[in-house]
Amino acid sequence: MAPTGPAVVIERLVKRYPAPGGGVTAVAGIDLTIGDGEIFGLLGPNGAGKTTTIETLVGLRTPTEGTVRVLGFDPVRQRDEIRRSVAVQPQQAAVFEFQTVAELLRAWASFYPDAADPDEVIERMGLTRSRDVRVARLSGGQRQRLLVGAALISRPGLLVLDEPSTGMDPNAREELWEAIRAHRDTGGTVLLSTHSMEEAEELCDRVAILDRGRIVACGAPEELVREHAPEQEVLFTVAAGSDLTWLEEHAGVLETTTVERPGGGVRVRLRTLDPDRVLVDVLTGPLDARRIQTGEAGLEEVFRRVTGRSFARADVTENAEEGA
Ligand SMILES: Nc1ncnc2c1ncn2[C@@H]1O[C@H](COP(=O)(O)OP(=O)(O)OP(=O)(O)O)[C@@H](O)[C@H]1O
Repeated sequence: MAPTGPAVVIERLVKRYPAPGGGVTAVAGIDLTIGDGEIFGLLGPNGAGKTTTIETLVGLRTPTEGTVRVLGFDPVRQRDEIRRSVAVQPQQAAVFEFQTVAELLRAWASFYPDAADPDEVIERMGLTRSRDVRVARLSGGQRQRLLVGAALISRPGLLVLDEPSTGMDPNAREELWEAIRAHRDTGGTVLLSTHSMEEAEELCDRVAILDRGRIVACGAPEELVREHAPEQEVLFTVAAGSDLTWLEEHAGVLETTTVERPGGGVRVRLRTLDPDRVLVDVLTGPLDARRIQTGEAGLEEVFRRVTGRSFARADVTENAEEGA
């Protein structure tokens, strides 16, 4: 079903769960618009409110406050319309192990009057060489792409994926991303949740970074980095005990952090807006700097800047703080 406006519009969404001692505010007032034809990621640490938001969008939770529209429908009042036009990646149990990939997708297609062509879906999901392989014999990555393909058979206006690449090896993950991009390139809209910075940076056209039920930053990953963490990083290793005072006092260096390496030596990480000058000074200065690297900051640094905490430590225990 073709959406008539943005795929998703969320206004002032609040979701509280009852809990002993007053309740948990899982979503604390978010506004969000997801366009048609984009891969949009909800990125956040454990307990940030990603699953609650997604469950509210597909009608599994009722908002405590605020409104939600998906493809123009109210997920609470228009459940059937949502079920027909939003595909949530099906669970493992939904597939028959003894069928081949092509048989399974053809069977699935027979349930829908306007189903997608199973052969096209097979190609888009990168499963052409496995089309006659039984489901039981697929690798974990192939199976995951088959499940996404099965979700696409109904030509959904919105495809929703909750942590799609959890537990996958890097190759399988890259192939899944390729398949999701191929769907987007044919005009599909995808909403996914992830706690992987890499998945957000590599796959998503735009991301909303959630923390403690709030959106703390929203935009294209590269724009967020440019806005919140525009500096470059310069990394190098020096001998233990090296005097780094001159670096800390260097006009071009904004911040210096050091980590002792298990094999000896110290890994130095500098932040700078002038990497060329700092690099020249490091190379010609008194330090015997080795293994020199430069790079841009990523979403991890954006998270640290906007929340003041590191992503890895921002977990659910800090989140469940307030009463209803
Ligand atoms: N059914 C529920 N009852 C009470 N509290 C809940 C319920 N579901 C989630 N919560 C709480 O709401 C907060 C947000 O949880 P949610 O699952 O939406 O976060 P998340 O970002 O998806 O986390 P994760 O990555 O761990 O799945 C957490 O504090 C969680 O403990």
